[in-house]
Amino acid sequence: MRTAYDVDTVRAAEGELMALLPPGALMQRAAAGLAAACADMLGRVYGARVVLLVGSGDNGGDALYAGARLARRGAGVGAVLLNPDRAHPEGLAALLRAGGRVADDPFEVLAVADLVLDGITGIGGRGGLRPDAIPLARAARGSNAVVVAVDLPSGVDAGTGEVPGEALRADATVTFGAYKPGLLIDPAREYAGAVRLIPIGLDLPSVPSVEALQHADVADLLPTPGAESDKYRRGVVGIVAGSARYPGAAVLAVAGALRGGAGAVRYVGPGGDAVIARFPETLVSDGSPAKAGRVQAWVVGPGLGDGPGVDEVLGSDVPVLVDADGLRCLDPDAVRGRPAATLLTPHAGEAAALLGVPREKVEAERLASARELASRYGATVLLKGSTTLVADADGPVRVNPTGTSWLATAGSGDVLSGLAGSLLAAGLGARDAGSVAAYLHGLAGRHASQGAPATAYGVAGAVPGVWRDVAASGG
Ligand SMILES: NC(=O)C1=CN([C@@H]2O[C@H](COP(=O)(O)OP(=O)(O)OC[C@H]3O[C@@H](n4cnc5c(N)ncnc54)[C@H](OP(=O)(O)O)[C@@H]3O)[C@@H](O)[C@H]2O)[C@@H](O)CC1
Ligand SMILES: [K+]
Repeated sequence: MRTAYDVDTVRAAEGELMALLPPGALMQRAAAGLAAACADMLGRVYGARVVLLVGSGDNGGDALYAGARLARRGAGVGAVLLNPDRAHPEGLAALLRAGGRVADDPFEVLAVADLVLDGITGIGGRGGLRPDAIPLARAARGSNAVVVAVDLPSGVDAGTGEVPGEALRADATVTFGAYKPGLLIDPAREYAGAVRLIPIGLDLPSVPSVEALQHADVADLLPTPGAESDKYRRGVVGIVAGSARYPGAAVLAVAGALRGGAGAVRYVGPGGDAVIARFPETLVSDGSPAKAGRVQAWVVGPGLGDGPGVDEVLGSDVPVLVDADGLRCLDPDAVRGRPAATLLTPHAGEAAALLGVPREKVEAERLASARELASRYGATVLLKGSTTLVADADGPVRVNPTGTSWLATAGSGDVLSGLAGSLLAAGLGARDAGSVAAYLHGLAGRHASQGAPATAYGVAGAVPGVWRDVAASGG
C-alpha cells in the first residue's frame, strides 16, 4: 500500500523526531537523499550546471544543502534567492563554503542549466506561486534542464491536491518522510512528475489520510472461489441498466460484471436481447428487480434514462452501486437510511450536480468533493477521473494509481460499474470493491489501448488478463 499523510501529521512526526536528533540532522538527511537523487538524474555531477530556486523556508534550506553537496562533487551551482534576507542562513553559508554562488541574473543561469531544484515552497506553501516566482518557474520549465521539485512542486496544495494558482511543473519530485496527498491526487499530481520518496525515519500513524493500492494489495482482495463454492456462494449481481435509447450500456455493464468474480449475473431491463446475444450466460428478465430473483448486490443506472428501478433497488437490503442516470434525483435520506452499503460512482459532472456546484469546482477540489458527497449521502463515493478517488465520510481515501486518459471513452464507466458491482456481490466491502474495480479497470484500459484509442468493450475483455497478472503477484 502506498500511503500519504497530511501536513499536520507530517509536521507532528517531524517534531517528535527532531526532539531526538541533533539540530539540523533531519534536514541533512533530506538534503543527502535529494543530492543523491539529483546525481542519479544528472548521470555526471562534475561540471553539471545546477540552479537552485530558493524560497524563504526550510524547503529552500533543503535545496541549499543539496546544492552544497553537488557543488562539493564538482557541479557549478548557482542559487536564485527569491527573498535574499530570509534565505536559510546555514544552508546558504554551506553552499558558499562548498563553492556555490548566488546567481546575478536568474534567467541567464536558468537558460543554460542542466538541472533546476525547486525549493521555493514545500509543505509550508500557501496559495499558489507568488508573482515574483512565476517567471522563474516558467523559465525553468522552458529550459532544457531537468526540473526537480524539493518535497512538492511549489504552488500545489500538499494536503488536497488542489492547485490554487500557478504552480511549477516538475519532471520529478523528491519527497521526504512520506508522500503527501497532493503528490497522488490531480490536478497537483500532474505537476509532480515521477515521485521518489526519501525515508528520513519519521514515525507515522498506522492510518494515513490517503492510500493507493498496489498490485499485492489488490491480489489479497481479489475474490477466489473456494472448493465448496457454487455460483450462489460466489455471489449473484443484478444489473438494472440500459433503455431503448441506450441498450449498449446494458451490454457493457454486464460485460464488466461477468469479469468481476460474481458467480452469476442477472440483468433486469429492456436490453435483454442485446445482452443475451453477447453473453448467453446472463440471466435476463424485463420485469421489476424484486421479481428477478435473489442477488447479493445490485448495480443500477448505466444507460437507464428515465427507466424505473432506482428506488426499488435502493429499498433492498443488499449492497447497491448507483451510477450514471441512477444518480439523478438521488434522495440523500433514502441512501443514508439503507441497511447495507451504497457505492455511488459519479464522474465530475454528476458529482457537481449532486453537490449543486459547478463541474470545475469538483475537478479542482476532488478530495473535498468526494468526502463531502460521502458525508451527505452516508455512502461510499467513487469519483471518477484521471486519479479516481474512493472516499467514505472519514477514514483514508483511496486514490487509484492505474488510470489512463484512454479510459475517457464512451461506455467505459458502464464496464466499471458492472465490475465493481460484481465485486460487491462477491463479498467485498464498498471501499474495497470500488478501489479494486478502479485498479483493474485502469490496468485493463492500458492493456486494451497500448497507447491507441480503446473501446469500452475492449476494456472489459482485457480484465481477465489483468486479473491473472495481479493475482500472480499475491503472496
Ligand atoms: N516535515 C519534515 O519532516 C521535513 C521538512 N523538511 C523541509 O521543510 C519544508 C517545510 O518548510 P517550512 O515549514 O519552512 O515551509 P516552506 O514549505 O519552506 O514554505 C514556507 C515559507 O514560504 C513562504 N511562503 C508561503 N507560501 C508561499 C508562496 N505561495 N510563495 C512563496 N513563498 C511562500 C512563507 O513565508 P511568508 O512569505 O508567507 O511569510 C515561509 O517562509 C518541507 O517541505 C521540506 O522541504 C526537511 O528539511 C526535513 C524534514
Ligand atoms: K518545492
